[in-house]
Amino acid sequence: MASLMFTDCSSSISSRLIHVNARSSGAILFRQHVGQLRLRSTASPRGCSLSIRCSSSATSVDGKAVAKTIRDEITIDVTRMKESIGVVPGLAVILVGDRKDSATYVRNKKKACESVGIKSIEVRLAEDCSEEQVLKSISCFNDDPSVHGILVQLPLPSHMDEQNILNAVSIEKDVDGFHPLNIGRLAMRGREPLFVPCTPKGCIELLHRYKVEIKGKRAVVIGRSNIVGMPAALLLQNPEEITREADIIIAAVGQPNMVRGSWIKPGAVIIDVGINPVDDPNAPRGYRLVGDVCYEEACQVASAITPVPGGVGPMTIAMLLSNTLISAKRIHNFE
Ligand SMILES: NC(=O)C1=CN([C@@H]2O[C@H](COP(=O)(O)OP(=O)(O)OC[C@H]3O[C@@H](n4cnc5c(N)ncnc54)[C@H](OP(=O)(O)O)[C@@H]3O)[C@@H](O)[C@H]2O)C=CC1
Ligand SMILES: Nc1nc(=O)c2c([nH]1)NC[C@@H]1CN(c3ccc(C(=O)N[C@@H](CCC(=O)O)C(=O)O)cc3)C=[N+]21
Repeated sequence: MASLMFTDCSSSISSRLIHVNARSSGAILFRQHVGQLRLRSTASPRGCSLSIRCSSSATSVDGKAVAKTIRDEITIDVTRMKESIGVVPGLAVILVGDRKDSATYVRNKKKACESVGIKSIEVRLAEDCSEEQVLKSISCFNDDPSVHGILVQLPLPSHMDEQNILNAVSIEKDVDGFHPLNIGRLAMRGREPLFVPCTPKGCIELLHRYKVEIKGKRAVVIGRSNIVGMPAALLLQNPEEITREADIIIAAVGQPNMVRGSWIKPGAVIIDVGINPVDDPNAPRGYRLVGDVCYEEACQVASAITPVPGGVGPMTIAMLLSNTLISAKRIHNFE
């Protein structure tokens, strides 16, 4: 799984950048929280710890701790729902092939479901199975009333049409928020998606819980994938310069340590989505995970930063649980 990449911040990558403008889906995600946020970039929620990996001023944003708080909140609701209407939220996960990283993610999602009382169902299909088989599983889960959320683990084997498969998931059960109708609604003003994709939702939730004001701030999203990046974002030429103007930076490029300390405006808040394995013979697994942002440099300049691991990753899973609960509540008309 590990790729040979730089293990420190010394390699620079010439790059392109996506700027969040007022019409991007990033801005629309932000819109949902505008008004609830207060400007206090140094504030941190209960239970937040300062990172011992970082001897400077930036608050280390503890995604692991916030995710735990959210799981506790979800557990209460799941229990209440079961006791009052006898419904247990259910999540179905479809895993195609045997990529080790995907298997690990799926296992973690399953464990997270168990920890909050959500029922999880897993379907494993062979790498060389047909697209029809995947579509058949999806269709079964679409019709199964005990399933409120359906997740097809990505990436899919290359012989499959990802769009075709994501289109097949019922939008009411699309807890990943990857169905084109849900993404389309997210990108449009005045239309609410049924689900917001878990990773961006987790990023915004972190800003929210750490009381970082979004309104009136300049934000930059680096990366433009369907999953994390911005459908309406603009491709720009000079990432360093624009990043330097940002008060909030969301990095989702999948390039280890690409964002250097010199790119960051003093006091900026950084959400690092990147999960990049780098070879490390001293690590138990032979590799370790680093983010897209050079953490050691960034924490000298930023006011708050999410570490990798322990930042956005646990939040993505917590948001998946949250979306599954939302789905069960919506389907059963439970407040
Ligand atoms: N923490 C979490 O919960 C999650 C973490 N991740 C991690 O986040 C990272 C991004 O994931 P994902 O969006 O799925 O990845 P993709 O590879 O699908 O997208 C990466 C995006 O970054 C752009 N990009 C790549 N290199 C550069 C560069 N040098 N300069 C500017 N833009 C660049 C690509 O541009 P182009 O469109 O031109 O190719 C693309 O839009 C990965 O490390 C992944 O492992 C992903 C999901 C969840
Ligand atoms: N349909 C689909 N939905 C996804 O949401 C989806 C996907 N496919 N494919 C892959 C990406 C990646 N992703 C992560 C989730 C959690 C962590 C996570 O919890 N990371 C831990 C570290 C884990 C470790 O140590 O290996 C952390 O950052 O602390 C990471 C990455 C979800 N994805």
